[in-house]
Amino acid sequence: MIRFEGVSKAFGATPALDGLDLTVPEAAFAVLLGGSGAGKSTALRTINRLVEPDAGRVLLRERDVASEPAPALRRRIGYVIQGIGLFPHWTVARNIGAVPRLLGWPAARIAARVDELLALLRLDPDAYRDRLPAQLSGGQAQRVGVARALAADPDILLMDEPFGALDAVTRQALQQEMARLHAATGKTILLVTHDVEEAFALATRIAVMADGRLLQEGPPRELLDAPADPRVRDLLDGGAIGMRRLALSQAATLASPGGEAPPSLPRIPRTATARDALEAMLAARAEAVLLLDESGAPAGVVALRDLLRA
Ligand SMILES: Nc1ncnc2c1ncn2[C@@H]1O[C@H](COP(=O)(O)OP(=O)(O)OP(=O)(O)O)[C@@H](O)[C@H]1O
Repeated sequence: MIRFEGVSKAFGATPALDGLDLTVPEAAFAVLLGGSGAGKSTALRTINRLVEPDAGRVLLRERDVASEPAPALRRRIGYVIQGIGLFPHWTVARNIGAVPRLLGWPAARIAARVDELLALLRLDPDAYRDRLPAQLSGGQAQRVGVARALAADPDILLMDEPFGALDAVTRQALQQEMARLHAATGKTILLVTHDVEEAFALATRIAVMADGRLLQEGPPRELLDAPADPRVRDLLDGGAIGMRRLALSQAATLASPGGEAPPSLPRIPRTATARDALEAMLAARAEAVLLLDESGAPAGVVALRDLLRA
């Protein structure tokens, strides 16, 4: 768990954080969302003490981060930034093994960990461990950055606009990778972005910031249904509240048994979202879709009007 208690920070006359109160629960994939200059990066950096607050405190698992020397603290915290900053003259393996080496792990354990992480990030260890960063695509380099941040099995992972420099397709692939990784590891992740789509694709909880303060925090659906502040509504809307709501709903929760569904209906997996269901209906110009379970057997029908209940 990460807790900000009344954290303030000014750079000269510019207030970046103004009494930030925020709790990030254990194992959450939390997204700090807000416009430029809202204070998101500054908030993130108070956790690993790249920024020291003027007032207030930051607790990591109930312990004040200021009570520990910064280098030791940082070894317990994974940190991924845009452009990652891999050491250019080090191989991928050496980059990933940097923190374990600092911690004095034996070489064999480091080598095994490097291969394990490359495989976790879907990079073939034999093909990639000896490459230099210049021999990687942007997306591959970012995967190596994530692997490096996870190397010493940190308590939490901080990510500051990690996919900002990537093209849309690579960004989406890495977002899916991070969602899978979060589910697989159960790590607490705090990710900063100004991209609302990214926030909704990843977050189990969203914290909306403006002017160095928290406007609202909660599960994505709660923010959509009950925005606590007009600025939250404006930020989340973008003309797409209805579509976002569909994307957060499972099609199966809206289905009826279907009985004798016409064979012409488009078919989608039972695990699809209500947004997927709408997309399938529009693509096929049909007024309903048939859900299929894992074995391909019919598992219910969702009609166009059912989507109004999402
Ligand atoms: N090292 C610094 N020196 C001076 N001013 C800073 C510094 N870091 C941040 N600021 C200022 O603090 C305010 C908050 O910045 P911060 O980077 O935390 O916002 P942000 O929400 O992450 O914005 P962005 O999405 O544009 O990165 C801004 O006005 C910024 O100019």
